[in-house]
Amino acid sequence: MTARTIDGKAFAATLRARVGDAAADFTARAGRKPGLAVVLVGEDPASSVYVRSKGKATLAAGMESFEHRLPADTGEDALIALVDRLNADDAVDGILVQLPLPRHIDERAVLTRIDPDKDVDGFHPVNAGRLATGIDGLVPCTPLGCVMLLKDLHPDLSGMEAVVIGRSNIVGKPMAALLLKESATVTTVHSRTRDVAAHVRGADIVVAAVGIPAFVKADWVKPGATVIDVGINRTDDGLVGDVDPAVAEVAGALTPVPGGVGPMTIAVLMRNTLVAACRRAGLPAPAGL
Ligand SMILES: NC(=O)C1=CN([C@@H]2O[C@H](COP(=O)(O)OP(=O)(O)OC[C@H]3O[C@@H](n4cnc5c(N)ncnc54)[C@H](OP(=O)(O)O)[C@@H]3O)[C@@H](O)[C@H]2O)C=CC1
Ligand SMILES: Nc1nc(=O)c2c([nH]1)NC[C@@H]1CN(c3ccc(C(=O)N[C@@H](CCC(=O)O)C(=O)O)cc3)C=[N+]21
Ligand SMILES: [Mg+2]
Repeated sequence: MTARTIDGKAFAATLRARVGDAAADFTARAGRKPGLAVVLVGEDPASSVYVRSKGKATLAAGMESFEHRLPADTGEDALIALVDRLNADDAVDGILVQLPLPRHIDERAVLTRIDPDKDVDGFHPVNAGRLATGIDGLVPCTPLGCVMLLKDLHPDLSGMEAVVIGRSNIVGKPMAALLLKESATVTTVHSRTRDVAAHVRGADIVVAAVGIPAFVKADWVKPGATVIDVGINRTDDGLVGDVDPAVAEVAGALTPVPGGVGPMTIAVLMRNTLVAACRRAGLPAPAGL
């Protein structure tokens, strides 16, 4: 069997177009465009590329883009002062501080300073708490994008066995919370798990967010399972995911890298910005986003 390829790039394009329509609507009602501020500290080449593509997607969706590029030696105080200004700026609906930050800056101090209602990354502990307890908030882009792809294929995830590999605050944990909200039976495995393969073998849905090329092996995967590859690993062979290419011979459906989860992350960022703008302006959240 050869797995169906889940076309994240095409799904993301459709989502971005819907966000664009809703953004035009917002602009007509609110008398201003939704605005996203992206902050980059330093010149990491990969981060620079992401920030540029976020800016392009923001403009293409008919939203205002505010880019702040700060030198690598920017102090934590100066970065926090910028976050405070963006929190107070009514033209800014969403704030994203690109990670990783330089080592001399405490990431937690910066992320917890962002107004939770402008936290379009969904990384603030208030938003993590809302997600964990079932209160509407802003949800991390990558896991939300994964759930959108999964629900497109399996409209009802309830009762499905899902295994999430990885427990980071930005991918693994919110991913597990979202799958639980969809009533899947969720197992999270990590570096201290005794037998990762044994857990994966029982899964109808596998989400790999590990950061190790070809980590998930074909003989771990239940025939016909749906596999979501979140990994973004730059190797001598180019950009690869966390899933061994041989998994395509066993799985029922698989996201490619590139062209799978990555484009969804950016499209959901646009969606979150629009949702934040509507909530801040007291407008109803557009249906179907
Ligand atoms: N496509 C996209 O839009 C995005 C992609 N990514 C990519 O997703 C991947 C994961 O990112 P992120 O969550 O930030 O990474 P982290 O490094 O923060 O987390 C990796 C997780 O994998 C676990 N892990 C590491 N080694 C093993 C092992 N041998 N067996 C089982 N579990 C293991 C770790 O366990 P432990 O906690 O015990 O250390 C940890 O929970 C990366 O490749 C990253 O580049 C990330 C964000 C967005
Ligand atoms: N505050 C913050 N929020 C983030 O959401 C965030 C971050 N920091 N730091 C870095 C990670 C990583 N990330 C990706 C976004 C898009 C692609 C993406 O579009 N990938 C393309 C390929 C791009 C390429 O070729 O390099 C794809 O998979 O097809 C990948 C990874 C967001 N992150
Ligand atoms: Mg740091």
